[in-house]
Amino acid sequence: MDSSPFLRLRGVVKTFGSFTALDSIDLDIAEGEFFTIVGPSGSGKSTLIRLLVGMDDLTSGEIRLRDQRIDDTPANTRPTCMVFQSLALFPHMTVGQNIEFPLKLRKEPPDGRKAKALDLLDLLRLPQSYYDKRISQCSGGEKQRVALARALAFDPEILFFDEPLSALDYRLRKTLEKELKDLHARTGKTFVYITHSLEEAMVMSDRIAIMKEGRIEQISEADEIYGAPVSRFVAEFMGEVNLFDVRGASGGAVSSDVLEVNPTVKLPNLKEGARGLLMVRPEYMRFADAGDAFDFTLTGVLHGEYALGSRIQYEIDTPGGMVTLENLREDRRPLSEGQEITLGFNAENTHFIDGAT
Ligand SMILES: Nc1ncnc2c1ncn2[C@@H]1O[C@H](COP(=O)(O)OP(=O)(O)OP(=O)(O)O)[C@@H](O)[C@H]1O
Repeated sequence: MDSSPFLRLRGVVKTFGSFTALDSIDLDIAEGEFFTIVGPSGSGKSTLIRLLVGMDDLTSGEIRLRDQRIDDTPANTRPTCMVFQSLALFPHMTVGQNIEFPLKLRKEPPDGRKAKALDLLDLLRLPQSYYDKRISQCSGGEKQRVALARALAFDPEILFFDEPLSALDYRLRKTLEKELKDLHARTGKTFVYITHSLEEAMVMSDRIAIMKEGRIEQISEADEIYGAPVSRFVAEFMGEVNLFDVRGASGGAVSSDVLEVNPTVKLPNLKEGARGLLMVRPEYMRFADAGDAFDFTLTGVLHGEYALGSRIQYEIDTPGGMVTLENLREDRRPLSEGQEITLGFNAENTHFIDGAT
């Protein structure tokens, strides 16, 4: 991956009347990157994509592609392309005619067009016999693949995706997530993707930006954003999480009103007097049995048990709030609601969020 700035946003602002939908966005996306923007509804994801593809004007700021300003270039001459959530295929045409549409616009000769369309069918792992099939006879997943083939026929510098999988059922979505990641690797194109779904973002992306109220809260690789969120918002957005108020005591020691802390435990980035949240994901929370030694323990009562396919989630009501522990199904325990339970976890599986409350 080339790390020089490929797509660069500086101070991008978008207002609608007195409402600020995007508030001074700075962003660098590298060439060939799979970059995903996640955030709750209304955080500004679609607005940002609309500015990037030229469907809407910036209020202020600039967008550069290979150091050239593109924010005042009309959408149809930007070297980009978008895969719409609603597909926007021509239903009365064949698969081949749909894929060839951009090539026809570019006035490529028919033989060359067909050869390219067949190559794109191969790339998207659709049988070449689909060339003559009508769009209306394709399944939802096949239509998505045709839409992607057509987008690739534009040969864009960047492909933008606005929640392309959100309308599909779970199994198909899971298949297409992997196919998209694979397609990204095979084409080497820059993919900019927006989604509500943390899981989708985690499976596919090189880096993820989390948006909140028109601002970017954190940009990092998926693992880091999951394991080392900068705020309560990011921690909670990136899946189930347990958060405990802690304070820094002398020499990196940890002080807490709700956790029993092994006095020898030190957190390297916890300064004396600092306050914040100690995060531990449910998969690192353990049942503390007699004789077990943990850096942190707390006791509560079992509130509920939930089967999540291959995993089991337990909710335990503790003085520090509801705590979630996740086990593999094979490690399921015979527990009953209301039973007293001691939980434990270790410092190496925690992350301290400085200043967060
Ligand atoms: N044309 C518009 N006029 C006024 N407000 C708008 C307009 N477009 C978007 N907004 C507002 O800007 C904010 C961001 O909207 P946007 O569609 O970018 O959010 P989003 O993160 O994509 O949400 P979702 O996930 O629900 O699609 C919202 O509060 C929305 O109501």
